Amino acid sequence: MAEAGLRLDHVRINLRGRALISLDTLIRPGEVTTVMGPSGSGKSSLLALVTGTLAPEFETAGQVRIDGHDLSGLRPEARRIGILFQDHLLFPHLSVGENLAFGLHPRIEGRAARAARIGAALSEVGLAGFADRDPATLSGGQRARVALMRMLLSEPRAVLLDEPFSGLDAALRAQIRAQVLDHVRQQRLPCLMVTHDLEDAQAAGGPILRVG
Ligand SMILES: Nc1ncnc2c1ncn2[C@@H]1O[C@H](COP(=O)(O)OP(=O)(O)OP(=O)(O)O)[C@@H](O)[C@H]1O
Repeated sequence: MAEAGLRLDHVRINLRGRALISLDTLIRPGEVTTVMGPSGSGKSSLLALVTGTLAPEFETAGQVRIDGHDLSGLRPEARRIGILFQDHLLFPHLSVGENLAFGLHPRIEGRAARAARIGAALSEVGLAGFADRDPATLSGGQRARVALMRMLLSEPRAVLLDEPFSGLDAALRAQIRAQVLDHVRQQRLPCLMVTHDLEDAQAAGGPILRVG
């Protein structure tokens, strides 16, 4: 049977002959592994390797697999990796609902079914009735929740977190972090988180890998 989870199999990333990252690990479904390290140590590059968007000047070795399937031949959009960033990256010219529709898996067909799924996703994070809002009118925490649901609606096979809680104040940070981690665990998604914050790493409850 194929190994379940996100496998970084002897992954190495070098830049112009300089070793950046070297990792060998398995992240099981529902588990969050945290990567910590100084600025410039290659953490974002590691995430880019997983999503298939690493710039060609990086030299890489090893394999990334999800549930036993090697990702190397797949285009970024075919990899089905969900990612959350610090600045949430909602499309500013689209409403909240349209942002969520963008994430929604194409398997869900029909205007009514899609609207219902979006409404349910908003309710799940306490944002019922927000579909027509302009993202610019939301608070940081509300934007983070919309970004979380947009990511989950795409039905990813694995989740990457790139400092997604950094822009939030302490109380909100803990709340959003708990919400994101709960969803990842409930949906049994393997999750790789990059953070500078030890509290994030501890809250994740999984292995902490130090790089750099
Ligand atoms: N597109 C690129 N082309 C060339 N070099 C790059 C590119 N992107 C990043 N780098 C370099 O690669 C190295 C690793 O960068 P990376 O962003 O992965 O580090 P990081 O650990 O995520 O840093 P931070 O914590 O500051 O976000 C740095 O030296 C950076 O300058």
